[in-house]
Amino acid sequence: MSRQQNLFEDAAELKWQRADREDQLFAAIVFNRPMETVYHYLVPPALREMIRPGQRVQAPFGRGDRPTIGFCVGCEQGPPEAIAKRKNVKELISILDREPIADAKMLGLTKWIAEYYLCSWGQVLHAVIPAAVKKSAGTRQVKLVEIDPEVLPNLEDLNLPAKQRAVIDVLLDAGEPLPVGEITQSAGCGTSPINTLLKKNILTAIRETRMNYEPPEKLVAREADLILADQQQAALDAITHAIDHGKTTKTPEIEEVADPRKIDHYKGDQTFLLHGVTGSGKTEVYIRAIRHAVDFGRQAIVLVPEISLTPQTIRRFRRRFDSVAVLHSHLTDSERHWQWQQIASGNVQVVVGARSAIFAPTPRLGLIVIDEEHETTFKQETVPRYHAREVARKRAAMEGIPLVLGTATPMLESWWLAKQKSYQLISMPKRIEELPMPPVVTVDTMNDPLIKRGHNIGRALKNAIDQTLKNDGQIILFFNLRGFSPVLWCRSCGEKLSCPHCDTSLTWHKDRKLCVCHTCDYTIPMPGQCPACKKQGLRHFGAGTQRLEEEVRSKFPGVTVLRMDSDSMRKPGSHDEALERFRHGEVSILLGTQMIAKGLDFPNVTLVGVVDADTALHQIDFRASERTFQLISQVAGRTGRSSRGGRVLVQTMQPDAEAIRFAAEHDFIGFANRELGHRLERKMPPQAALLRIILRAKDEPLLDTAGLEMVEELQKHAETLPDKYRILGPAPAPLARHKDYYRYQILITSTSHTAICALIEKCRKQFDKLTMIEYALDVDPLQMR
Ligand SMILES: Nc1ncnc2c1ncn2[C@@H]1O[C@H](COP(=O)(O)OP(=O)(O)OP(=O)(O)O)[C@@H](O)[C@H]1O
Ligand SMILES: [Zn+2]
Repeated sequence: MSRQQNLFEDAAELKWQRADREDQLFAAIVFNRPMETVYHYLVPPALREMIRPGQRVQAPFGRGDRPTIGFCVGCEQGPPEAIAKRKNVKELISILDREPIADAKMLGLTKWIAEYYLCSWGQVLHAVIPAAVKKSAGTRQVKLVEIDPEVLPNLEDLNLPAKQRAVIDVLLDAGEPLPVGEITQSAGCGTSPINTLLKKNILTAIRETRMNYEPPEKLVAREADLILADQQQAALDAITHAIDHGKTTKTPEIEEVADPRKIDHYKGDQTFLLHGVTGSGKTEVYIRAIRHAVDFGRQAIVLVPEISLTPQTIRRFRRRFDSVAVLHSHLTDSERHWQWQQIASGNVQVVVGARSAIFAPTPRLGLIVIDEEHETTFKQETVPRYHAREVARKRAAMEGIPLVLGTATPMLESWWLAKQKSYQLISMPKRIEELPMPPVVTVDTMNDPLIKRGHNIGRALKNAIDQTLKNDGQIILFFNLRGFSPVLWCRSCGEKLSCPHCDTSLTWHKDRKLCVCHTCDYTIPMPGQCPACKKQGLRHFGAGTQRLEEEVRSKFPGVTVLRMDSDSMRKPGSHDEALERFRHGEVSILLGTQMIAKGLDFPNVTLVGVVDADTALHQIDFRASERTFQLISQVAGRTGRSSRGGRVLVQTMQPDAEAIRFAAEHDFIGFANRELGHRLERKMPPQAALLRIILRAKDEPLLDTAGLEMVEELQKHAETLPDKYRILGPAPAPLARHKDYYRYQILITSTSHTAICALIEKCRKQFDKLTMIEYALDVDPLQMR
């Protein structure tokens, strides 16, 4: 063969192949791997009619082309750009879901999350669709039999034996396909007549997926609407106006969300910041706004910080709506799958859940509410590290619906956006029935004789408790440290007992007789001798809730005390039970961690004691002051909620700290203005965008080198970009060692999220070459440890 002829033949074949490929179907697939790439596969003819975006598929992937599960995110006729030149395109192996488990909206939303939070689309999809849904938990395949529709008109012409005739009659009576077992029972026969009819093609068999789970019937006493106070009515009017406005404008098509930077252009005119003081009646506003949306045949999602801590709120929703789905962490797989299906089919009016409920597959969403929007639990601390509020903003914008963020202590991020008019601010400055805010007194513990002697309850607080008990009032004592004492040390050598895997000291848990690491849960019994010098006599130092409980019991003998922290509330339902006992007055003193600071609404609580306001202040975190302000304001808000009144005592060594001073005055705006000033000075959020890179490795020198390389790379590219950047680190993270890994951090601030993305895009390839270490990108980080 001459060379020329050879060339000619190649060209001809290529042309012919190309024409063929124009007809072929290609699927875009993303995998649960930390890679941004979307891969394209050829859809074999057998799967052509079945494949749809949102289904999971199996495709050859990675070394050795191992069958790997991925999500189909799109289908295209003819080869897509990315692979147009490639000769051999791999084929899909199989499709795993009959129906898509992510709809177009979910695909759009997850794509946006991947882009905004700098992670992979495949990872996001994998994370946000519950495992119970992926494995169709609680379903079974049933075989049903029906009369072949073609035979139906000629049934009378068939001369069938009696048993077969009986089978036909049963099916005719039912008028719908039936399971074999049901037919044999009704017709009083065995399976053989059915099999014969199937063979004769008079009957046909079909398969159907059925749910095993049947929810127990729950009867809930209904409750009438309250008459709204003026400020509640005004808040409601603002929100319903937005809903009505959204109703007339067509729900927008799910736009391409290719550009995550769109977040910077949010009009935000439909995001409301409902700033209402504690006890101002925010929940009633949510309920009435949701009712408005439900009346238009729409659904609502309500996010709460932690489901187990909000039994009161959930009950209120259940009493006011026909169908409320509560998504909590104790659902079995079957229940979760059932709930998901119910929500997807539009049978649920209100979905209440923690952060992941923002992904509930409501078909016609009308409103999203986030209660206590300042809470840190709305941020996920593993990949994808999303904040439910940002996802809610995006979802609300995509669906053209309002978002309501409610709190007494807005996060500065939200307050800033309200000041910028990106959010519409609604204020409810008064408590229900114009009840006054409780007076807050700060007690300087430096001068307290009891505290000096090692007590946790100082003289003023003790007197206040005595008096409250005398008046039959109830008391909440807030102390944000669990365990008996946070430090164990050796009297002889002064060494502290530390976790061998982390950079933390072990906390003594007297109830379980164990020393526990609060970051990795490592536990040991109390050692008989000091591990360092081998002498006897370890001492514990400082106090946690368990020690406080002992002190309260000994100071107030005969008084019922209840401790609420994550140790005493392990069992599902124990919060609810504890709070009910408190509500019914069986308990006089409720003490605990931040668990008791949220949302509780008990009219008889006339004293709140903050045992140590300083614990949160000492965290290495630029939000330490903000957190302290929030905690004190929230816990103070638990009292004075009825005409019985109430007061608050705050024990602190820093009565002049801004967070404490402003919280004592119930002055959020004063605090926010002051704190915004500090943030501006320090070029920290909310006026700057922040990215935290966390690096970890088991070898510290290696980590140090990798950190320096990363910073060098960042600096090199930062100089070439138009925006200004500040790059801090590498430095050991506040939690410098965790589970045997050393941890370093790099902080990057700039004017916008867009600017930060641009910089990371430039460095990403180089970062990924650092294979000896692991790194994580945390966009808008909340946890700084
Ligand atoms: N219009 C009303 N008339 C009478 N009582 C009301 C009204 N609205 C709310 N309440 C009652 O006032 C109390 C406080 O309301 P709610 O718990 O909604 O306050 P909140 O603003 O969410 O407070 P917090 O931020 O402290 O959780 C509840 O007992 C509620 O039933
Ligand atoms: Zn540990």
